[in-house]
Amino acid sequence: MTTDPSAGLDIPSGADLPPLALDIDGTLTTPEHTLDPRVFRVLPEWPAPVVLATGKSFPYPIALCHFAGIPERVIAENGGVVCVDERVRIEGDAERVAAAADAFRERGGELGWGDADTVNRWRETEVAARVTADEALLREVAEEFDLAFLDTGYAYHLTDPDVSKGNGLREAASVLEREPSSFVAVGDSMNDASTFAVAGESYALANADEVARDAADVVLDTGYMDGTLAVLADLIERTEA
Ligand SMILES: O=C(O)COP(=O)(O)O
Ligand SMILES: [Mg+2]
Repeated sequence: MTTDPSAGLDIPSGADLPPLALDIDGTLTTPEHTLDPRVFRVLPEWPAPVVLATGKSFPYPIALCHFAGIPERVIAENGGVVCVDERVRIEGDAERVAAAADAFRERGGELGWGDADTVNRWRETEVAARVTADEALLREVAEEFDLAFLDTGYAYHLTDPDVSKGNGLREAASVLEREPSSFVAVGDSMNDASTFAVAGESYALANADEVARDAADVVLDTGYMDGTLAVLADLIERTEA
């Protein structure tokens, strides 16, 4: 597999390839948490819809689509926001999440992102805390307000339990007029388990946590974007066979 960011996937013309549901952090990134530059070559080349499914807030995956030159097809905030081809759906009890975040702060908790807090500033449905934040207090508040507590390895999230990336994928698939089971999903964390349950084929990267590993059809022995590219290369090879 190439590490050259300008190298393409070599997709045969007319190849019948599946739509993709791709996580961002740990999946399209390097171990240093930066975007792998091969993303900019590979995502626009893929001949079927690519849905980016992330725990990050809405502007992040939209910006990635914009700068990669692909249609805006995103699941943000772990499913709280779904935006596909001009259709936006906001899900979840944002007021309950905000009340939980207030309670966390009143009890001395700090989300840990500094004054500008660009991690939560544009969030519409959930709240995220830095992994250095008081985990026990976050869990306590999550339980009290009947919220899910997610630890992605990149952040902690307090999320409405009715919201998930998997439910977001169902919505995205319906807008795209595809079966959710026609998607191939790649991810690395517990917030991808619901996507894996909805997609027809699912891959956990070598850097994935236990929950993602248990939920995936296949656990890869390569990590990060190398692993994601290995999945794409295998899908291409299978259409050729
Ligand atoms: O926001 C996070 O905690 C992780 O983001 P991801 O879902 O793109 O991996
Ligand atoms: Mg991830």
